[in-house]
Amino acid sequence: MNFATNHEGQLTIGGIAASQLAHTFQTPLYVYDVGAIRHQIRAFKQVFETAGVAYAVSYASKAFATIAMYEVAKAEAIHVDVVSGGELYTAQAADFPMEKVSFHGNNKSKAELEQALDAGVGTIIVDNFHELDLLDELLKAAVGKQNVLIRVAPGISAHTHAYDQTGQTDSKFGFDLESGQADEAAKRILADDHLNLLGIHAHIGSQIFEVAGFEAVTQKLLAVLDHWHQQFSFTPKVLNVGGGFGIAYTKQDDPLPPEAFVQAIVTTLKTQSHGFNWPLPAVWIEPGRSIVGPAGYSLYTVGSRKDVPGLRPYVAVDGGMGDNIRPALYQAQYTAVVADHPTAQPTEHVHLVGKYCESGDILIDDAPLPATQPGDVVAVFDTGAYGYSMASNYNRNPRPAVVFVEDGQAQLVVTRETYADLIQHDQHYTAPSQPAPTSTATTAAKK
Ligand SMILES: Cc1ncc(COP(=O)(O)O)c(C=O)c1O
Ligand SMILES: N[C@@H](CCCC[NH3+])C(=O)O
Repeated sequence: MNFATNHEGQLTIGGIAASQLAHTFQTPLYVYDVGAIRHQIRAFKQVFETAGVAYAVSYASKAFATIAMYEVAKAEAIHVDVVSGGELYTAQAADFPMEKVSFHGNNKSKAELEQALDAGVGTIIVDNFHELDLLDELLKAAVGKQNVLIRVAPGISAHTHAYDQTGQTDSKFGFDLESGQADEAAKRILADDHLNLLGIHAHIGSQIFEVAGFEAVTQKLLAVLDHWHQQFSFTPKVLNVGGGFGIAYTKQDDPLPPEAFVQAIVTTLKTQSHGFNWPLPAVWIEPGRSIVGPAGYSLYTVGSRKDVPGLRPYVAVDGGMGDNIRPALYQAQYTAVVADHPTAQPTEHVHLVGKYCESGDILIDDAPLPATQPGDVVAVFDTGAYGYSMASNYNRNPRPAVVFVEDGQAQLVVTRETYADLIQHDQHYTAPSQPAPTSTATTAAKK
């Protein structure tokens, strides 16, 4: 794995020793190298700019949605997509420009759509007919038109974990293409006085390593847009191919650089649009993991150890499935080092486990590590996407703090939850003053 060290050989993040960050902010801790986030965003932009293709890089904020992250996205002048009223609320709190927000979701509630319309989000990515009914109702009295994209299930499934596949026909997301539902949606939107159809959207899945799926989806969506052009005299403005570009979590993973996926999409756009008598649409991409994943580190402190003769030892840290559910949920693999000796030769293979009351609370099932002592800081790499954003309070453990580091400066951007936070929504229970009927009385009454 690529990582930076200082002259003492310690792991550094954004110019600061990881163990120093752990000491200052305590563990478990999420740390982001903000320079790495900016670098990836700019690399995506560069591909489009070099190719001369109009574009939007729309950060899929479900990967990591905090006020500070929306502020970085704002400073980098990109778009974001949100999938809930809560993500939208966070973007609003960050004063993110609403015209650059796309609102996703397969079951947006009326209240969420109302919130999106009131906020003035740039684009609603319409997923189904129920949502169109809700929009009709909410926009009845509106002046002006709401921009929308139609999300389709393109019938292309990516080679990735089953839970990370979204583009296949048998999916809860988007209008079905083959049965004509997507055409029906286009017709309905084009006839609607309150909706302005910009184009089409599809997302084929997440943690994808091959460009073939993106080439296929680009080609397919272009064909659908051309069909809509012929059929409905519609001039498409936007072709949104979603996100899903894979990253390396272990030495065994060998993904292409994320920009290579964009290059393949742009090349397909150029080669497959010959003969269209409508101008090239802007290409929108929605990367989440590839922007924040490699920029994020989880820092833990080693505690107990269990040695069983003949078996792999268990080394426990002070976090686990509450701050990173991905190993338990997807059998996701990660790589860890001891923060002060990241290049030390491993001397043993251990189960790196958490502190949660579950046998499945395993962060890394087979972690090659040098000998560790209680108090050592362990860093797990590439945890920036779907780690903090999927964190829970299981076992009533407070969620970790999040620190942003850039140019040698560290800033706390999410404070660590306290025990008081954990009970803030709890209410005391007062039993009703009338005693409940006894079970014998209930049985008798039924007879
Ligand atoms: C519609 C949509 N766009 C973008 C993404 C981001 O995917 P990733 O984080 O893999 O880039 C997702 C998540 O898979 C998604 O569902
Ligand atoms: N949460 C998933 C990715 C799902 C993306 C949502 N469409 C992960 O951690 O890999």
